[in-house]
Amino acid sequence: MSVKIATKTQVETVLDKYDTFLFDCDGVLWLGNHLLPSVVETLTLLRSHGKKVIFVTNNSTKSRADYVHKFEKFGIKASSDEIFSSSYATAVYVDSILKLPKDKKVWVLGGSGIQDELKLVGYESIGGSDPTYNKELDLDDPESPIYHLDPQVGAVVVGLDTKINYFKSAVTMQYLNNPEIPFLATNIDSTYPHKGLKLPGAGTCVETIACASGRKPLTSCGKPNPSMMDAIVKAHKIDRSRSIMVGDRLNTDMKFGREGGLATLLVLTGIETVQTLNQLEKDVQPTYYSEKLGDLFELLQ
Ligand SMILES: O=C(O)[C@H](O)[C@H](O)COP(=O)(O)O
Ligand SMILES: [Mg+2]
Repeated sequence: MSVKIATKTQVETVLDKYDTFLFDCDGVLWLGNHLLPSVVETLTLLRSHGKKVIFVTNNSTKSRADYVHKFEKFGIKASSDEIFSSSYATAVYVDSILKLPKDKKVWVLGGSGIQDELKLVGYESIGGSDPTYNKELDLDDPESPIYHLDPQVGAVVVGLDTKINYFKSAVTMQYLNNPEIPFLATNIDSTYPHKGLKLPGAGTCVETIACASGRKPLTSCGKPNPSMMDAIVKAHKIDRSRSIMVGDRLNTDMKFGREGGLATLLVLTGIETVQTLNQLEKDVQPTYYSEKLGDLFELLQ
């Protein structure tokens, strides 16, 4: 049974037991441009207790550098090496696991974050945030990119694209008609939390393409992929038994933490509710839950 963090003593126990705190972002720290209550205070408190804080987000629309700016705007100090985004995880996968030759390009259905991270590891990408594709597919135009696929494309990456349309989906599908071209997903979240709303997540873009192409992604690079956890553990030399993953989603954040050997804390400011928590089998329940992350700070006062 998950323990609800509702007292000062429970917060003190959490502070005693864990040295490293991994934070999901959407639905834990913020909802879009709205910072959640007492988040800055909680992060400051953890840092003042000498805790290591790491941010792990499946939102691929931004690069790590974009996230540093977003944190800054909220008055939170975070460095690039403390941030692990699915955009970064995907670029690392293309480079280190897929070992795509550097003269190959990547077709992206997703945001500029993926393209920026790919560029940092040496890949040119096309599609993505290119405004050429923000219009209807014109099959009567012989110059349409749908008739002029780039022969240098060697991989397709699909992530959250808030400007997804038929044109981009159709071009993505043409590349995937070639079985030699690997299909990667940044992440598979079905929904995205935003101030009282649940919106379609990256998984819906991935499923659109999977349905049309009849192919499944080779892998999804973000949470709960254990490679992302291995990369974090290696980069920060963390002790899994003294680390805790804080998130708002069961099938990404909580699974990622639990299967990675970390304790888990579910917050109810994003996707999940007490009802979804109560439906869980005992062995997959988070270690703790709380109404919001900021309770860690507020309960200590
Ligand atoms: O659809 C997506 O990409 C996700 O819902 C979303 O952005 C997840 O971000 P996280 O909660 O991991 O910060
Ligand atoms: Mg989240």
